[in-house]
Amino acid sequence: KLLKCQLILFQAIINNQNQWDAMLLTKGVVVIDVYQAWCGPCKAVLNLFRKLKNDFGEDDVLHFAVAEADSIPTLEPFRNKCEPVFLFCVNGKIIAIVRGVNAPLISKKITELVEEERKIAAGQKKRTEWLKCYISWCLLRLEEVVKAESILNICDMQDSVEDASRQLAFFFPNFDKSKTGQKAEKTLALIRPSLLKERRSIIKDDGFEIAMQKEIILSEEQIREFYREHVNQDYFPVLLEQMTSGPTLVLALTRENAIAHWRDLLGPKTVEEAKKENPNSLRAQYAVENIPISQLHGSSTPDDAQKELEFFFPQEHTLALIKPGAAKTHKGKYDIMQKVKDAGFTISKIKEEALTREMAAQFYKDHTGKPFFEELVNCMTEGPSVVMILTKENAVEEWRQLMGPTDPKVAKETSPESIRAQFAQDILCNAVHGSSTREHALQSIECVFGEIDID
Ligand SMILES: Nc1ncnc2c1ncn2[C@@H]1O[C@H](COP(=O)(O)OP(=O)(O)OP(=O)(O)O)[C@@H](O)[C@H]1O
Repeated sequence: KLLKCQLILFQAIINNQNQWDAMLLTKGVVVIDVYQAWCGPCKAVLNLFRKLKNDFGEDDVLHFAVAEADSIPTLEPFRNKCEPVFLFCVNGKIIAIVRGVNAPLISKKITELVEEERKIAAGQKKRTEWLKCYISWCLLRLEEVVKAESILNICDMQDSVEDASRQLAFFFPNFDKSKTGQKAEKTLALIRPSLLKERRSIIKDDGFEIAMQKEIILSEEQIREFYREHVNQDYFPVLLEQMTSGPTLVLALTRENAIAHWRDLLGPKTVEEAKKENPNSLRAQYAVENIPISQLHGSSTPDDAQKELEFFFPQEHTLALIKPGAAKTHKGKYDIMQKVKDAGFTISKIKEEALTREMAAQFYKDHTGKPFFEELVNCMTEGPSVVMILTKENAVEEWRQLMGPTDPKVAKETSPESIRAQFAQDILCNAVHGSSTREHALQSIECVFGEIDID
């Protein structure tokens, strides 16, 4: 409540797009703390802001606001982020961004902007911010952080869009690609049993990365399901016999334009056509003698790729929790969430909540009666936890791997990159929790989030 009062006195509260648009009409500099509902505005900068407001308050050039990213469409790029973001708006244009509670940088930026505004007001300087705006928005769209400051400094010296574009191309080589929509794409590739027996390494160094792979023996039922559009074709019995004759290697391949590129490499559909029309194609090169069916598959369209990838690598949800000890500091919390993101998980739901003793006991019901049970429940209820639903293929298992072994001493030895190796205090307060099975995950998700439709 106290914090809320301070905010009302001191920082304008922006909760929707209309309020955001109204804020843009403010003259002078507005420093906006962009926050997400689950974590609330940043308290760590309040004293700094108050001091700066005192220092620069007299000509009404400096203003502060807090804006909730979740409810303002313009701030969409900042949702699901795990660190505070401060935007700097001058005369209705966002011209700079600082990510993280970097007090010296925030202070420097505010001082510079206020001084610049004063010089402009006194006729000592011309306004050059249109170019900064252009670059800043490019940065926001790219969600880039690191070089924002250097670019914004450099752009003071630029005087044309060409200069700015050159700088952008230098710092962000992918910028143009992202504009033309050429981002990484995934396709599904199958290497069928007869070829797999002979040769496993046919994925050449052709710019593909293997995002996921598994070797499985498909059942007749799975093959009928996967190839349901082919079951009435005369070649289907041979295909079925082939596909059930041993393990198949299933790959999710990524690169730009992966679908078309993989299909180009494969060549014509049948072995006969491939040998005749494109003898260098993979299907021609890796044809297996006396087997009319080609040994390689690739998805045909983006829709097919999505369905096929989903078939072999279904998305799974797990419940992950940053325990109170690790959720105590912004840094601990954000560093762990950064690792979650870097590992490719989607955070489908997130909230900060203190578990009740009943919830903690339910989570750990298998440990009831163990000597550490009481202490465990105490540790889990000593403050707010960050509770997340994580979504990824094989999420339950992969989150457990990312957490690492229960005891951080073991984790440091065997999985030094794991979260517990890096963030756990001891075996009891070991930073994170994760469901142990899919079934457990569903129960825990329901216990914390109620009956929800995650997708
Ligand atoms: N010997 C122990 N001494 C103290 N605490 C323990 C001990 N063993 C387990 N714990 C605590 O109980 C929790 C649950 O234990 P479990 O064996 O299920 O570990 P886990 O599956 O690696 O962790 P979690 O279930 O929290 O994801 C551990 O995370 C840890 O906090």
